[in-house]
This record gives sequence, C-alpha cells and structure tokens, in this order.
Amino acid sequence: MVERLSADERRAALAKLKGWADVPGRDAIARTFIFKDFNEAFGFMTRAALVAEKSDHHPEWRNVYKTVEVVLSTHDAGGVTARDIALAEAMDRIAG
Ligand SMILES: C[C@H](O)[C@H](O)[C@H]1CNC2=NC(N)=NC(=O)C2=N1
Repeated sequence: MVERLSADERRAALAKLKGWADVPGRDAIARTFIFKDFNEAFGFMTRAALVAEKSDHHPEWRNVYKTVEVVLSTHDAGGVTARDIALAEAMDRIAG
C-alpha cells in the first residue's frame, strides 16, 4: 500500500520538480505544459501514457490544442504519493 506524502515530503518533492504546484483544496499536484503545436502536445501525451501504463499509475489530464493540463494524485491512497512524484519527474523529462 503506497502512502500519502506528508506536507514536508511533498514540499521537498515539489522543489525538485519543474513547474508543479499544489492543487488548492485537494491533495494533488498539477502542472500545465504548453507545446509548440498539437503534434508536440499529443506526442508528449503518447510518451507519458506509455510510462503511466508501464508504472500502472495514471494522470488526470486535459488537452486543448498545444496545452496539456496535468493533475496527479494516487486514487488508492487519497492523495499525493511517491508514484505521483515519479510520474511528474518522467513527464518533466519527456517535455524537456
Ligand atoms: C488496478 C490498478 O492497478 C489501479 O487502479 C491503479 C491504476 N492507476 C492508478 N493511477 C493513479 N493515479 N492512482 C491510482 O491509485 C491508480 N491505481
């Protein structure tokens, strides 16, 4: 059973990530990615989806043209866990 991060652990994790922030009123983190065009945005989502599937940990995301809004939280734990941080790191790497 993966455990929710404490507030301190989450703050430290956010400091390591690029452009992720707490979601007000919810135990989740979010980042909005803006790409050159839809092709780049969807390519990002395709690569991130493969990582999500491989790690069995999936994002909540919304894509409008070149923008991808991502929210990460571990549903089974009811909040942010190490799995969310790992997926956020992977997304940051994919987005470059
Ligand atoms: C059965 C499957 O392993 C679980 O439902 C996984 C799938 N992907 C998941 N993704 C996220 N974000 N949180 C989960 O708790 C979760 N659980």
